[in-house]
Amino acid sequence: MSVLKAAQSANTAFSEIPIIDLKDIGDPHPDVQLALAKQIRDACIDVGFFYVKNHDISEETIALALESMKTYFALPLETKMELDNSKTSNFKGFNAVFSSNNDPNGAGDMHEGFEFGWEALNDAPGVLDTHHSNDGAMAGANVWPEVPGFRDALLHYYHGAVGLGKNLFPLFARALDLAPDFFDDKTRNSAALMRVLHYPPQTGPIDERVIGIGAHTDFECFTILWQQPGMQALQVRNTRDEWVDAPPIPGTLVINLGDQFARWTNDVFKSTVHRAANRSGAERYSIPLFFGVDYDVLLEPIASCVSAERPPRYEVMTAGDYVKMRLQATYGH
Ligand SMILES: O=C(O)CCC(=O)C(=O)O
Ligand SMILES: [Fe+2]
Repeated sequence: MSVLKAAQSANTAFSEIPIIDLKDIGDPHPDVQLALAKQIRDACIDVGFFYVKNHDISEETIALALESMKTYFALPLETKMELDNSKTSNFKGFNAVFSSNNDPNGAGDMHEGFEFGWEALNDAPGVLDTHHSNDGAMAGANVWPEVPGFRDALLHYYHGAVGLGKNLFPLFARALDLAPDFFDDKTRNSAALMRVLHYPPQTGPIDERVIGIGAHTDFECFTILWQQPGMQALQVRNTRDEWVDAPPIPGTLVINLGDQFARWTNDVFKSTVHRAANRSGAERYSIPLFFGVDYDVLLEPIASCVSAERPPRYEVMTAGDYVKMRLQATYGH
């Protein structure tokens, strides 16, 4: 069945989020790859969210990143504010609680975060290498706090997640009836932004407009999300406007599609609205990595997703201009 035909019979009133096992992702047999791509296609057309297991990022890498982010967020606010993202190019660095607002109807996001982009582990901190030569509107180096081991632990996780993302792109391509290498020349420079997030517990009367992260869609092709085990916070909205819980499942990561993929696929792939609220009574941490195409690449609709009945829905622009525009709207500067 063509991808457009499959999209016509989409079941977007989902009540649960599928789990996809990646254990055979390295098996080159076409039947194996097609079976995986079929699961991905269904998840992308119906839900826009899925879990992956056997994702190959080690528990140790995750534990080290978590330990480092806990140390970092425990620093005094004024120390963290030295690297406030309004002082850095392109929103790198720290954002304080309530400094972002993901939901235009909300009153601010009740989380603090730290953001950075591609950097080789062996380079000196904050060095821009050839990966960044075409970053255009998104050009700018990372900044790092003086927390021993922080950069190393986070970059280790970053490179693990980028490796996973690179392995997923061929499956997304197959799911769209494209050659598996379709995204290769569009993802050479790993335009992936990673954030570490800390959600203080919410106490007192509940105001729906003030939650951990307000209802939003992500900006890039897809997000790879690690969430703190044992704490329900993330929710995903289906087309019946029901919030479906996306609890952490041990040994898995969440993959959710973002608006770059909605643009590439003319909305065949769903960039699904989601939010998170920490009502657990304890601190919550999460790590999203937003994987987009290179910043100089034009977000043009893929031919298999356009027809006379489904003309292109979005204005074409570069990935860099698009991400920058969305970041400016989120942070208001
Ligand atoms: O913390 C979470 O579970 C979700 C984070 C998120 O949606 C985001 O950062 O875009
Ligand atoms: Fe998100």
